[in-house]
Amino acid sequence: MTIRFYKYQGTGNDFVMVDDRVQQFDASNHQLVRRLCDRRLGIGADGLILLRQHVDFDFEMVYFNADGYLGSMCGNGGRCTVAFAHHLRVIENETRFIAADGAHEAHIEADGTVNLRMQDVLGQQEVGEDGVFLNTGSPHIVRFLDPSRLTELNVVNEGRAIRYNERFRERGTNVNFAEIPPTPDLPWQVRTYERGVEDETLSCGTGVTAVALAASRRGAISPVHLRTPGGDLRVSFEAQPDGSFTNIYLNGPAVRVFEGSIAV
Ligand SMILES: N[C@@H](CCC[C@H](N)C(=O)O)C(=O)O
Repeated sequence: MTIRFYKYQGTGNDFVMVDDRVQQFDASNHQLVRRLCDRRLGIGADGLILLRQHVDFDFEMVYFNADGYLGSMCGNGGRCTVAFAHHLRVIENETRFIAADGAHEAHIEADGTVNLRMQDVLGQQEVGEDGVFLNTGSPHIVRFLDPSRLTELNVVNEGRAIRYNERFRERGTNVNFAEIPPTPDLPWQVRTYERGVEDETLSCGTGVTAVALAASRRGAISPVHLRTPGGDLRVSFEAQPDGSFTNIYLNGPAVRVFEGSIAV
């Protein structure tokens, strides 16, 4: 049997995309997903996404991490799925779709970037010894670093230590390290250790969203410009007096890289 796939990337966070409108892909086959995401034995990606039909929405996005298991929301993956849906002519430039954390709206801009509305983040942010913890569709720790500390940081070791500590061992968390810009006109630099990939990725959409919201408590003004090793993203939001954030949008590129078939 062969599987037809498309490969997409959003600021270097890369995904195998499968048009599964006919719902033939066995989502319980973790080994298959893991193999397709394997960079030596398969196609290679940080995650795999099925685009499925849904009665109430334009489509459903079903997201798996590279470990083969269903993940929570993926911001870069969401933007790439919107671009994929457009390529398949499932949508035009506006859409409403459903993902693991609920309904999302998105718009494809004239320059091809995808502006994706994220779920509101309600309540106060939790500040603890690991950093700031918040859920932007996926769980994230945000740890702020002083200028010039990020490049030399061993993100895999430091991120893994938090992801597998007593608090997070069972359910896991993604871990973001963010460098405070020396002047407000410069971007916030971010590097992320991703749960489910269990490695540093080039970018994480729910991660930069978490950084932007946590940074607003340190004076960052919407829209926040963030720079990941894979490219630049923008996050806009409205901060509410009770500590919640509403009207959150993640904006950035979503690029089709190649397509093909793989024997499985
Ligand atoms: N790369 C993603 C984040 C995906 C979620 C994550 N790995 C998890 O399940 O915890 C993004 O762009 O948001």
